[in-house]
Amino acid sequence: MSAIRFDGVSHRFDDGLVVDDVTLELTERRIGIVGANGSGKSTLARMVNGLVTPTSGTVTVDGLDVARHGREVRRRVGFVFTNADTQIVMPTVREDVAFTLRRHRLDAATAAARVDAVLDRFGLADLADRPAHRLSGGQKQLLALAAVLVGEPAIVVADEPTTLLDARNARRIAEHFATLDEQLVVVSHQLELLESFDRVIVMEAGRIVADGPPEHALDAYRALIG
Ligand SMILES: Nc1ncnc2c1ncn2[C@@H]1O[C@H](COP(=O)(O)OP(=O)(O)OP(=O)(O)O)[C@@H](O)[C@H]1O
Repeated sequence: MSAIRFDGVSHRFDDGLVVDDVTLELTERRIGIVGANGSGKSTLARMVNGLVTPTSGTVTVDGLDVARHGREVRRRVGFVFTNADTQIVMPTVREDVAFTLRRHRLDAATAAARVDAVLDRFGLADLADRPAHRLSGGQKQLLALAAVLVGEPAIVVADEPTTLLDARNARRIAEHFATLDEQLVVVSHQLELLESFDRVIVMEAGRIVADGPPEHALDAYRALIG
């Protein structure tokens, strides 16, 4: 597994400190982040691939400082957004997945084979030539995950990937998560998604207030939110 390190990391937006002096080393395979609205989870998750840079402190992925080696880090860290629409950039499903590989210097046949394999794996092969924006919400989230995984990242960070999905599609995403070889960091309010994870981090007002196996950390969170 990769090592994600936060060293004395804070982040301040105009209206205040949202991540407050966090030091963490994440080496587990599946890591969940929970916390009340506004506790700083998304900001923390976004720092793993440089979408947000710390106001102070450093974030490293396998020793690479995210603030200084953004491009290299983004090759290793794929990011799945809550709303897949914000992530779909190309007209068709196949083109959207292929777009991830545009800078991978692969020959056309290798790239096409990788795209086909990932479409197959996510049950999207029959939809490959459909307009991506006309997929259902669940299919779009699968497409977003496929478009990230085709780049073969070592780490996938997903920010509330099931929030906009119905229960069936949320379960499908959870099932796909269970089969991933990649290291996974998931921000979620759906606690059952994190019950089988290796480690859960609980945030409150920008700080880590509980951290450990899900059976302990999720209980601590439930107690915190009453
Ligand atoms: N780009 C921004 N500019 C200013 N303030 C921001 C920005 N992004 C987030 N914030 C503020 O930072 C705080 C933490 O936001 P963040 O999205 O990290 O919380 P969160 O725990 O993920 O919340 P939620 O569960 O609601 O998604 C919030 O008060 C939010 O309003």
